[in-house]
Amino acid sequence: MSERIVVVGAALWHEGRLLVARRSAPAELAGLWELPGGKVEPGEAPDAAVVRELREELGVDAEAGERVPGQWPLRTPYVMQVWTARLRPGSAAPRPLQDHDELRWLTPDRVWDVDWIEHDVPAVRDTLTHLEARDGV
Ligand SMILES: Nc1nc2c([nH]c(=O)n2[C@H]2C[C@H](O)[C@@H](COP(=O)(O)OP(=O)(O)OP(=O)(O)O)O2)c(=O)[nH]1
Repeated sequence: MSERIVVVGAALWHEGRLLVARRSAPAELAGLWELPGGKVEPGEAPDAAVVRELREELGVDAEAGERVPGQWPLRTPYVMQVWTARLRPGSAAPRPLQDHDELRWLTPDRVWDVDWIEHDVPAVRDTLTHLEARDGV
């Protein structure tokens, strides 16, 4: 049986906007948009992976909130789980340090203006529904 590898995606939410990131690699995903994040390392808690990936990829000091219910298959063997996240007071602004070449803060009504990785669409849709229920956005 093949092993599933959990990829955490961060729904980094700030003042009514979601941080979305454009991948710069690999070639088949370059130019497509995603939630920042990455693979959970062996023995690592998923919410700790969210904080680590946000620090490595965007240079921010973030904290993970709750997990968005559900999980979504990506390319085999990956499966994505999404966690809400927010910037801690005093954090630097996000910069595309690794894996990305552009970042945008989008209001929910603009989220579908960018070209998402196809596998992300259901995850992002459910994440917005979750944030809407939580915060009334
Ligand atoms: N981070 C992230 N990865 C996604 C998303 N959608 C999607 O299909 N993926 C895929 C791309 C990659 O094949 C895999 C995650 O890889 P990654 O390159 O972000 O992970 P990582 O930071 O741990 O990478 P590395 O250490 O192996 O370089 O999941 C998404 O929304 N966010």
